[in-house]
Amino acid sequence: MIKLSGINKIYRTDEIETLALENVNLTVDQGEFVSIMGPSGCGKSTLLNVIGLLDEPTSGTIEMAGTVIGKMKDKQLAEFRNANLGFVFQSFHLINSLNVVDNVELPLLYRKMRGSERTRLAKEVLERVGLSHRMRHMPSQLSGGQCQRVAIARAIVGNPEIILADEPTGNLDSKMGAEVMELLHNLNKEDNRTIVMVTHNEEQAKMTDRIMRFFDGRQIQ
Ligand SMILES: Nc1ncnc2c1ncn2[C@@H]1O[C@H](COP(=O)(O)OP(=O)(O)OP(=O)(O)O)[C@@H](O)[C@H]1O
Repeated sequence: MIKLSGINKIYRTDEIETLALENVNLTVDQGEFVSIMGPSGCGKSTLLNVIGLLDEPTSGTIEMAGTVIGKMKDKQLAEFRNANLGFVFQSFHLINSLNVVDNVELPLLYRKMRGSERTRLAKEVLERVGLSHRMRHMPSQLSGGQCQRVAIARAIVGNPEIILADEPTGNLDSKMGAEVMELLHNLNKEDNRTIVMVTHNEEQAKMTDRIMRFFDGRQIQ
């Protein structure tokens, strides 16, 4: 479960203050698949970064996976993220100098796990996303849809309860986008993973359990 209470996020520079999130209160139940929609600049990515503990809110509280996230030190935050959250980004964020299986193993490097066990788990999730035949390929040798499936494999290899996806089909054509959406749906329905997805695509949003709409940093629906 994810629970945000009274979240405000203000970006301050020398000259201006931007209120990117204003009193956001939201709850996402465990196993729910929700989408976040709204016009450019309304705070969607900021919200996902706050939920993903990548960006600290200016005020408000966050509760997630049974833990109230208070003032955690960076190391604790990194450990919490590694154990509970999987990230999928629009532009994949794969490491180009590593092959597919090594990319997928990355989140496990931070855990004390033997190399053979890491590789076994990475192979398992690559099979799950239909890419076990591309394990030794480099990211540059894959299609966009395949890159995103590798990124999803990397997001789930550590078995996180929550997946955060920021426009996961934004760089894909409609066919590849549909494949990625189907994969996310399976991860939600079959594994009961909680998914929060930012999207500009109404059709895809309608396929999720609930749509949250934002405007100017506020939740409007
Ligand atoms: N690091 C930052 N410093 C200052 N202002 C920022 C920063 N990041 C975002 N903002 C501002 O906060 C607001 C929300 O930005 P955010 O990126 O969350 O919007 P978004 O809804 O994800 O937009 P898009 O759909 O275009 O990606 C915008 O007005 C933006 O200019």
